[in-house]
Parts: sequence; C-alpha cells; structure tokens
Amino acid sequence: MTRIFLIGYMGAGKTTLGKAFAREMNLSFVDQDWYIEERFHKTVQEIFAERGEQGFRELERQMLHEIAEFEDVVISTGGGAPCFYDNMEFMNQKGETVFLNVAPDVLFSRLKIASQNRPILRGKTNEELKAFIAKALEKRAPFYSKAKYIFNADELEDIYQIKSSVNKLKELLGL
Ligand SMILES: Nc1ncnc2c1ncn2[C@@H]1O[C@H](COP(=O)(O)OP(=O)(O)O)[C@@H](O)[C@H]1O
Ligand SMILES: O=C(O)C1=C[C@@H](OP(=O)(O)O)[C@@H](O)[C@H](O)C1
Ligand SMILES: [Mg+2]
Repeated sequence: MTRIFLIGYMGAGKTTLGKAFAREMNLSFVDQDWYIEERFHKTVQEIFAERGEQGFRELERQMLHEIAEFEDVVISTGGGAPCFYDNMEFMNQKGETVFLNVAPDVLFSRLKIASQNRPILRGKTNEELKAFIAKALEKRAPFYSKAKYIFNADELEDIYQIKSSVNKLKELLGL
C-alpha cells in the first residue's frame, strides 16, 4: 500500500507535481484544499472569511485525518497543514512525507502571479510578498524539515520540467 504526502510552502508545486506523479504511478490523487472545498461546498477563501484561520486549521486537521485513510494515493497537502496540531507527526505515522523544497525567489516568481486564490497572500505588494515568504519559510522550517524526504522542486515551470521532476521523485522514493 502506498500513501505519499507532499508538503511545502504555497506555490512549491504540491498540486502540480502531485497530480503528475500520481498519474505516472497509477495512484489516486487528492489535493487537500480541493477535498475541503468539495466537502464544504465553499472555497478556502470563503472558509477563511467565515471561520477565520483558526477555524480553517481545525477543518484542515479533520480533513487530513479523513484523507489519510485513503490507500494507494498521493496527497498534496495545504501549505500550512504540517505546521498545526500534530499533523506532521500524524502524516509521518500514516505514510511517506516529502518536503518540496523551493528557493525563495522561485516561490516569489510563482506566487506573484498566483496569489489571488490564497487568502494569506492577498493584497501584498511585491516587496511585502518577498518579505512575507522569507519570514514564513523560516517559521515553518522546523515543521517541513520533519519530512522523511526532501525534494528540490525548483523546476516545475513547463511539462518537460514536470516530467523530469516526476522521474527524480520516483528515484528519490525508490519506486
Ligand atoms: N498550468 C500552469 N501554468 C503555469 N504555471 C503553473 C501551472 N500550474 C502551476 N503553475 C505554477 O506553479 C506553482 C505551483 O502551483 P501548485 O502546484 O498549485 O503549488 P502548491 O499546491 O504547492 O501551492 C503555481 O503557483 C504556478 O505559479
Ligand atoms: O500555506 C498556507 O497556510 C495555505 C496554503 C494553501 O494551500 P497551497 O499550499 O496548495 O497553496 C491553502 O491551504 C491555504 O491558502 C493556506
Ligand atoms: Mg496546492
């Protein structure tokens, strides 16, 4: 039975690489945010607006426990999931955890064009976004570094890079 959790900051490529890797390995794919949105018929932004971040984190933990029962699956977690409650220890008990490590400037270049649906990043200037990412990475490093594997996900900008990253991830996991 295979259960792989991809963790990492917003824009690290958890959803992009997770989907492609699951397809290559004939595994099912679950994106934690999409799962939450399906279950509650609300977007992540709406849940943040209605329940606040604390409320979102409680839901996120409950949904993680639901998703972690799936088998033969690649799970792309939400960027904050490892950093709340005992979620990181829980994921390490339930399967393989892979931290998608990405250089801050690469994250910035990805997120400056993709922050609209990420409530935590909304409304920031480029300079504010750069500083916010750097601070968040430092604060979250102790959680992300508990992953069983670390994978460099700097190269996901086109289908060729995604394919090559899928192959490198297969090698890293010995699959
Ligand atoms: N189809 C795409 N075309 C262009 N850029 C993309 C595409 N898919 C993802 N990206 C870029 O890769 C980044 C990683 O996205 P995503 O996989 O959603 O990361 P995560 O799930 O870790 O937040 C996005 O922020 C975006 O900049
Ligand atoms: O890092 C975070 O705290 C968050 C990351 C998002 O998921 P992605 O990492 O897929 O963007 C989503 O769960 C929410 O906006 C909060
Ligand atoms: Mg995602």
